[in-house]
Amino acid sequence: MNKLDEICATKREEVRVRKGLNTLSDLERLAAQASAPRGFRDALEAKAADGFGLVAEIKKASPSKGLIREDFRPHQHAMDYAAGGAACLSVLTDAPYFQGHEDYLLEARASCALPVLRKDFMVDPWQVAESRALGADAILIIVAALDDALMTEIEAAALDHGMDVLVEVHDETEMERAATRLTSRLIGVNNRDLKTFTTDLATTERLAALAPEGSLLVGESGINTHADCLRLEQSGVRCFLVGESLMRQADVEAATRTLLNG
Ligand SMILES: O=C(O)c1ccccc1NCC(=O)[C@H](O)[C@H](O)COP(=O)(O)O
Repeated sequence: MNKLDEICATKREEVRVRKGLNTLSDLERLAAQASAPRGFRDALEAKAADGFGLVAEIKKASPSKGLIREDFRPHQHAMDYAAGGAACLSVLTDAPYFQGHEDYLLEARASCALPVLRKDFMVDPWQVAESRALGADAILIIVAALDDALMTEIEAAALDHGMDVLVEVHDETEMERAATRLTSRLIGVNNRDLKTFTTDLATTERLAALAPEGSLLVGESGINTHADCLRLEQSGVRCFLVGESLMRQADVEAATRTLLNG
């Protein structure tokens, strides 16, 4: 079993238990009371029109690297990312593999005006209502993790809630499935191979040209420097999702500014 399959199997079990604690109708009621979604795609597009659009990730740990940041403070990181010029935030909420938590999303979103992606492994439409109830403005669909029917259902639930969907692909087949089965045109190309954990920016370079018409592309993972952003810009990619390289810096605000502006 590869790591993604393992994470998704764990997530399905977690969701089964959580569903017993919160019914869909409870969550729908909370989602209806949540503050209106902040436009995630719009915010990225606006920044990318005049520079680079950054989705800055609040990431404590990962399966590939273990603990990334000891003094983990979502409230402070959110403010630093916003002050440094990020367009949006991504907050990992998965606990078993990323040491994430739903509270980190609540904390980060309350600390700034940026739209927030709930970065988790969506395996059930129930999680979409849960995400909106938490205040998330966007969710992630990992094409490799879902069959066509389920990813379509999860996308429809997110769109019904007024949320944006970041559709993540890693190869040509997944790009084709995203183009033909989904309507969201916010496409993230993950440079990380989830079987080996190696990252290669050439993945974004290779797949960028295959994105469906009207897509806003986001290069994800393994982006460390302004030079990396300039490299991907050559392939028409002006938006980036960056976690580890920013989270490892003492001065997150300055590092964000340097990543974006050189
Ligand atoms: O980060 C990992 O090790 C990882 C392992 C297995 C599945 C997903 C994983 N990461 C999720 C992400 O998408 C990244 O956190 C995100 O793209 C940022 O990547 P990076 O800038 O390299 O931290």
